[in-house]
Parts: sequence; structure tokens; C-alpha cells
Amino acid sequence: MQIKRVILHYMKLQLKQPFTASFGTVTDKEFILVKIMDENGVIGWGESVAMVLPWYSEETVKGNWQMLKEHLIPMLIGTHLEDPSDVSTIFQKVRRNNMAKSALEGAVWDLFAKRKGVSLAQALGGTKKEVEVGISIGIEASIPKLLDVIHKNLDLGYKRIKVKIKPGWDLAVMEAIRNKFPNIQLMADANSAYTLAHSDLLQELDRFDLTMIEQPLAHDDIIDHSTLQKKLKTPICLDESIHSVEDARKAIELRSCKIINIKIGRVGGLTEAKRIHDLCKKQNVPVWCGGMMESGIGRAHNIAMTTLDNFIFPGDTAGSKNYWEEDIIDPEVTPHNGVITLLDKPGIGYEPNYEKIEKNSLYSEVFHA
Ligand SMILES: O=C(O)CCC(=O)c1ccccc1C(=O)O
Ligand SMILES: [Mg+2]
Repeated sequence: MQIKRVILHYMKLQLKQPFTASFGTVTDKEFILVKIMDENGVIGWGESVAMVLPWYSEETVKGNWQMLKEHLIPMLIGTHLEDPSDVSTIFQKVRRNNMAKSALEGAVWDLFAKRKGVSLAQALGGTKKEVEVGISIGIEASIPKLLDVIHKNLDLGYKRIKVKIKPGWDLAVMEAIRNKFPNIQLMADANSAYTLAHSDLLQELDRFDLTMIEQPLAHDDIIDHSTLQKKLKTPICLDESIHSVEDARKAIELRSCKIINIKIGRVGGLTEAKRIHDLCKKQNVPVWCGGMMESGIGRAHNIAMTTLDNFIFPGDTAGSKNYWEEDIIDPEVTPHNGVITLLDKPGIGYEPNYEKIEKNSLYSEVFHA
């Protein structure tokens, strides 16, 4: 197979409500959609999860655009591919830029599955026919407001509640949640807002029976997390620190975490995501699929990946309606009672809606072989 044509769309979708984490507030979602075509006219879709500001990782939407245009697209276009995993080999000599690589690689996986006439989940070796999902809830204006948002989402059937924490929005918040909802599956995500100096405070979180605490310490750390994990009963889950299967191997060896959040974009694509999944399975480390507030395209990739059997905890892949008035795929992603049923169709399964893509695209660029 050969990629003959690549189209990039610079997209902007308004979030239904602003989302706040320890790193800041996001009100609109800008992202790159990637559409590719092979020599037979088969089409594949991918999405970059880089953010406008480099708050979560060093990558940005415009940085990804430049990286795709100047480097990655020229390396891929016209190159003979046997298998989607060839893409990560081709991109190996480019350091990092994982979200940019993943946007293109994900489109190749979709296209490859469509050529074979199988779903992306099947192409990846996933076995589940449905996946459980939870929801990630941002920092709210007040505790009563947060409790209200949690209540609404439990009513919608989400299987697990994740709340964002930061210094000053932590113990009292978790206490209030546990008082009101003693039995829910609950976790906290700090997005690197703490240091080892907060060890005593973080130890107090053990009282709330959290499924895990996600990335409490620095975004590039696996040493201090190892020190902290020894002091905590609550399992640590690493998000920001894991960019590759090698990072995962080292974190497991150092016992820096007991759980890993796999994000396709952060690790450079589905091939590397699957490698991390497989390593963790061998080491008895459960994983789950995080989210980057993806549009329907990225959401569909997450759903397919979550069908691999070591995705043990519900993912952050909430329904389209949690984020957008209108998603850009048909049908929209709609969990029922916190469960998403896989579509039995080739590739990502969900159909990109061209009209809605055009409407929300600020500009586009076409690349030919
Ligand atoms: O709903 C989602 O897609 C997940 C939201 C979320 O938690 C998040 C959103 C943007 C950047 C990082 C994170 C995170 O998981 O840390
Ligand atoms: Mg996180």
C-alpha cells in the first residue's frame, strides 16, 4: 500500500463547557484532522491531540502542522507500506513529536483496516465487543457545583468518575465526594501539580479508597513517583511520563506506578500503544485509555484500542454529547449505561461527516505524491 494524498484540516470546535485542570482552562478545541488516500482511493482518518498551548506536553497544534507538513508527510507519502507498523519504523529517526506522528499513523491504521474489510479493533487484535467508559470532570467553581456535575454524570451511567485535583482543591473535595457517593469508582488526576514535599497530603488521599491517583508529580518524572508509591496505598497511574514502551518498562521496573494510562497521541501511535499494552499485560500491570477531549475521529480510535484485553479500567472516552453540541461523525459516540458497543464496520466504523468538517475547518492543505 502507498499513501498518495494527504489532506490536513485545521479544526476548531467549541466545547460545551470550559474544562479546567491544574494546567489551566480550555474553552475551544483546536486540532488537526488528517485524511489520507491510497493508490486505490481508499481513505483513512486520524486526529492530532496536541493542544493550542504546550500545557500538557511540549507539542502544539501549529507545531504539529509544521512537523506534519515539513517532515512527516514527505517521509510517508509515496513510500511502500506492508503494514501500519511500518509507519513507526519510518518515523523512528524523528525525535519525539509523538502527537504529530500519531495523527498520520492512526489514519494509516484506519485505511489498512478498511482495505482488509475489518474493523480497526479487529486489525489491532482487540476482542471486546463493547467497552466500559468513565468521565473526566474538571476543576469546578465550587464543591456543590462539582457534586452536582458528578451526580448528573452518574445518572447518565458513567462507570467511573475522575476528578481533577491541584493544591487547594484536593482533600476537602475528595472528602465531600466520598460523603455523598460512598461507593462509586472514583479517582483523581493531578496533571503534575504536586512534588514530594506534598507526600503527607497525598498520603491522606488513601482514606478515600481511590481506584488510582494519576500523575501526581512532575510530567517528566519516574524516580520521585517511585519514592511516592512506596508511601501510598492508592495505586499511582502514570500519564504524562510515559511516551514509549521503553518508558513503560522503566517505570514498571522502578515500581513508579501500578497502572498506566495509554494515550495513543502521547506515545506516537497505535503500534506503540499496542506494544505498551502487551508489555503491561505480561507484567500484570493493568492499563486504561485516557482522553484528550478528542473529536469523534480520535474518539473512534480510542474505542477501537480499548477492545484489547488488558484495558481493565473504564476509559475517559465519554460520549460526544459531553463535549460538543455537534460532533463531526455519524453516528455520534453514545454510551448506554457507561458502555459503548463497537460498530461492526471496516476501519474506525464511524463515518466522518464532510459537511460538519467543512463547517468547523478554519483552513486546509493538500499534499500529493
Ligand atoms: O475527557 C477527556 O478526554 C479527558 C480529559 C483529561 O483528563 C485531559 C484533557 C486534556 C489533557 C489531559 C487530560 C488528562 O487526562 O490528563
Ligand atoms: Mg491525565
